[in-house]
Amino acid sequence: MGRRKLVVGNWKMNGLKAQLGEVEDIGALAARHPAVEVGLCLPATLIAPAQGVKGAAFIGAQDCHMHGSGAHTGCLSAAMLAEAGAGWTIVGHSERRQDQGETDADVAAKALAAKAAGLKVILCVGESLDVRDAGHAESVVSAQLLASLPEGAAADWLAIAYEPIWAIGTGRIPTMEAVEAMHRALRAALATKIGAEADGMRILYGGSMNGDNAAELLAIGDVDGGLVGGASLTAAKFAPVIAAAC
Ligand SMILES: O=C[C@H](O)COP(=O)(O)O
Repeated sequence: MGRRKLVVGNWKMNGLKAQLGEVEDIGALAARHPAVEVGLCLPATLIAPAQGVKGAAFIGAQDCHMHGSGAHTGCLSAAMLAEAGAGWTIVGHSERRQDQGETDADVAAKALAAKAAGLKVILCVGESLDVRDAGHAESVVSAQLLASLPEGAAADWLAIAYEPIWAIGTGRIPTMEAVEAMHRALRAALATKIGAEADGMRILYGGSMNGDNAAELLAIGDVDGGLVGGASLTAAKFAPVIAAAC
């Protein structure tokens, strides 16, 4: 076991250079909590400017293209993001699966492209409210994870984020029992494909995690960190989430 907690802010389409002070303050928070690996997945435009202020936090991207170069107007390759200073990238966030129609195969290809460029990867999965209400969440999300999992998945470059779609930005979260059951199911699903490597792979929870609920969520055995949206946009809001991971 011995999985180091990983707490990552996803700023989504938020943040201008005026917010670099928050990045600096979060970098300083990361330095004060060395037991936790702290990062910020910023808009691509802030990745390079953040390098001078990131402190002990890593800077990541929110997506990358599955190809290394070519005629893909408006897209960014993993190598471009790495050159700008990203050390990680998210792939397969539900907002991209929905808004850009990304498939499980696309997500797996993006993860491999990121790895080839030297990026570590957070691969997101999660169920809709309909699936949750129908009682199929664990089987559906486990299947989504296995279909999105890249070849050679290993704990030293890949983490999973379980994000129930209905919990993102809504202030609603599953019961602690439901989170525990899902994370246990996902680790078991991973083990069917990567064997003992699954024990070391970090599985984050995401969806309305904040300073009020982080301690309880992060105390669950198979919850190895958080992928945090709204509560990562300022150091003041993010600080209690990071502290809860210690
Ligand atoms: O990637 C982060 C998640 O989508 C969670 O967002 P949220 O914390 O604003 O609910």
